Amino acid sequence: MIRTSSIHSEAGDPFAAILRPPDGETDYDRQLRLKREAEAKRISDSIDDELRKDEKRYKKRKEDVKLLLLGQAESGKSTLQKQFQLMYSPNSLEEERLSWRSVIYYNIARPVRRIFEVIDTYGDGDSDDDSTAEEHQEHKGPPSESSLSGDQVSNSDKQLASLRLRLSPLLSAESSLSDRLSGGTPVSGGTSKGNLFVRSGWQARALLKSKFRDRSSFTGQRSSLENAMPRKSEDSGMVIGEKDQLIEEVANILYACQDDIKELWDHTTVRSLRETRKLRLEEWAELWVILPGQHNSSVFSRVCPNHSSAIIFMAPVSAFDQYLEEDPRTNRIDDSLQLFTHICSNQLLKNAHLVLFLNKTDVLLSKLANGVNVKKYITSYGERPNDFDSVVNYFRAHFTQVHKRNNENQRVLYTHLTNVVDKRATQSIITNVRDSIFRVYLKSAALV
Ligand SMILES: Nc1nc2c(ncn2[C@@H]2O[C@H](COP(=O)(O)OP(=O)(O)OP(=O)(O)O)[C@@H](O)[C@H]2O)c(=O)[nH]1
Repeated sequence: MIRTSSIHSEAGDPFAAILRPPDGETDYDRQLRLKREAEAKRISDSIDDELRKDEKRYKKRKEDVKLLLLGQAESGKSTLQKQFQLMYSPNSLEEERLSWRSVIYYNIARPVRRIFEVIDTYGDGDSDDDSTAEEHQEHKGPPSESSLSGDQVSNSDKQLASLRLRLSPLLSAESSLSDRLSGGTPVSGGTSKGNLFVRSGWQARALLKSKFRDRSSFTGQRSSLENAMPRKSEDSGMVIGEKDQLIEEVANILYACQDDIKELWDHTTVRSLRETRKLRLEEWAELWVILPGQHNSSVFSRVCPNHSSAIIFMAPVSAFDQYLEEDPRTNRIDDSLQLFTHICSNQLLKNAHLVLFLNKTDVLLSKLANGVNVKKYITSYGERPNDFDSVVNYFRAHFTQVHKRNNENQRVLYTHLTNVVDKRATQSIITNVRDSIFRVYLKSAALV
């Protein structure tokens, strides 16, 4: 930028005239001018410094490798992502841990609501109403109130009414938690169990909300605790570790309600419903976290990777005896192969480094050890031996074939047999994958 010291002395320099001290400059004016010039130089130097840093950042960004984890549902993407986090960014897992409190609390509050819903259904005395299929699937008659005397029934009703009242804060909390986890999207039950389906990014959202201090607690009011805190504008960040008001309130409610929850669980009516298997709480407590569109080719048409991208495609080889929930005629291995075909042939991804994880090999091993026969599900497997090596080689050959048929760029396919639950083995594979990616880029850089 501007170099004041040398310019003064250079004859013919257009800046020299501008920067020359004015005629008759007093000592005081000279001091001011020198101060201004020093300040201008300081600013100029700091701009130069920023530009140099920007250049470095830009270069580094160009060297970064973007990694895409792709594969059908339940193939192990999230598990592998956790292994990456454990290896390269363990702090991010610690931050994420906080967000799991919402999930755990939701999984406690949700079944309480469901118990009351089922009680209401049977309380109507109409077993053929239009309540959920699951509740009626195994219904063999009304619960035991029918066998109780009138007094007992009214006592039981009173107890339940009182419990409902005492547990009402927890029921409100459940709605707030559900709101938070679904990002305000109404809960759309994928099944009659009423599971909450959460879009990807819920953890970030949960963290963000807690960071920006959730003003809308489930009571709908600012708590005294919150009122006592100085308000911050929405764009001011919050330090992690600052208390999440909603979560703290739910924790208090759960603590206060613990005996009522136990009482509800042990109540004659609820026990009877449990015994007749109408209340399968272990299923209701499940909260599912999904990546939207994971089974949709748009998931990869949205990404526009540059030359420095790598794809890890996860194919669960243990899934040979499973079928898609949304299409029970499609074998999951077959589905995985179709997805892999799309990825190999996708023009946007054609320059990405390609790595295939034949995952869940431990599950495959145990299925084979338990005598599950591959040819029963994959007829083309024929009379090949039903052992691990033969099965894995058979599946690997199919994936390799798909890759060969869709490989106009002559890229290499790196294949690994994985069990991504196994931390040590997976981390060694990750290192291996990282090295192979860098080898390829170094090679292509040398060629360029
Ligand atoms: N035994 C075993 N379990 C695995 C392996 N990989 C994943 N799992 C389990 O399989 C289930 C699904 O794994 P996720 O990592 O959630 O799969 P995902 O691909 O992210 O699933 P979606 O979110 O549905 O797309 C989890 O219960 C994992 O613990 C593996 O190699 N071996």
